[in-house]
Amino acid sequence: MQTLQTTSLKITDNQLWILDQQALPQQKNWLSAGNTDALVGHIHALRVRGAPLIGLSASLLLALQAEQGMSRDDLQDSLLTLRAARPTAVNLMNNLDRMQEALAAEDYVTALVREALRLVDEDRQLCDNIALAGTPLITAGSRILTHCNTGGLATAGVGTALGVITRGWQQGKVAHVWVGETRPLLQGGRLTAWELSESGIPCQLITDSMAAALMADRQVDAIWVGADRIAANGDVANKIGTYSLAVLARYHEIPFYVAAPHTTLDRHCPSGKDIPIEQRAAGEVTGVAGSFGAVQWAPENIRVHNPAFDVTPAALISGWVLDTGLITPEQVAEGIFRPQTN
Ligand SMILES: CSC[C@H]1O[C@H](OP(=O)(O)O)[C@H](O)[C@@H]1O
Repeated sequence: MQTLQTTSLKITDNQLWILDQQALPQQKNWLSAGNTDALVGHIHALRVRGAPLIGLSASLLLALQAEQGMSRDDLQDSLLTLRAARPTAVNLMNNLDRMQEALAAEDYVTALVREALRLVDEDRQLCDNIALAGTPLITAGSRILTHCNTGGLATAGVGTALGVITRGWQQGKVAHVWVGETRPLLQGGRLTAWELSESGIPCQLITDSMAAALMADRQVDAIWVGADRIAANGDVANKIGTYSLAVLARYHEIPFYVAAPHTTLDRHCPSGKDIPIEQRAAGEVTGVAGSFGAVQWAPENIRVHNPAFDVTPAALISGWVLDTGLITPEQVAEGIFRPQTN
């Protein structure tokens, strides 16, 4: 397969490499994702993370495995194993549905490689189109709060919500970005803070608990977040903490936008109640672990609740900014996200 490079994925010498997002920003370690179990391990540990990127990494590995002579049956097993790596972000399932179709082709090797590369190119273009749709919604001088990480690290392109913010800054419309650190895995404090700093975009890091006071002090003009799955009624699953920001935004009358590619839509998921929410290990909450080692602050054997995502009801969302354009609450209420009846 041709060499390929995104911010956090690359293919060289027919090998898939991933940028370890758990080690960033202190260390920029490229790790091999040479087989199904290795990639599943990287995805589950969030060394590979971000709804679009998870789907792209799985698709690229399958294509490489096909090129390297893996049998159709073993490719099918690999696809099913990859599909179960994380349950919430629907991009993984949607991408692998496309790869499943390619696997059915007579020349499935060519079909898998072609589809995996198409998905990467498509995601790059979707990110650009999301930014095109989103930047007109940014008023000049905006101070924008964002949560988790939705930049180039999480996609094949400029990002989703952070792509809108980045392009809005390039257009001179973003005055400041408030970066929610995003406990427990700190995607905001580590990854978004790094991406914005690298871009020279003015920002300040805050703890998640500081967001309410900033809004009360009228320091936030808009909130932009990503999505892991958008249900047919417009409910959105996103990183834990998103729902509380949406409630605060409504109370403080601050616009709350969700930015995502259409590949994050799940038209067959009736509502947020039907979205599977990934439950994660206690150790992520009782302490912290990274390339520096590990520290635990909570008592031994304390019981922990650690859902990786929450659901924001459509009623709290000002707009869904997709690659196809801005979708309004009225359009969602009319069923624009429901299954298309031809
Ligand atoms: C464009 S990434 C979308 C989404 O994925 C992140 O979750 P995770 O870091 O667990 O992969 C976060 O919810 C982002 O908003």
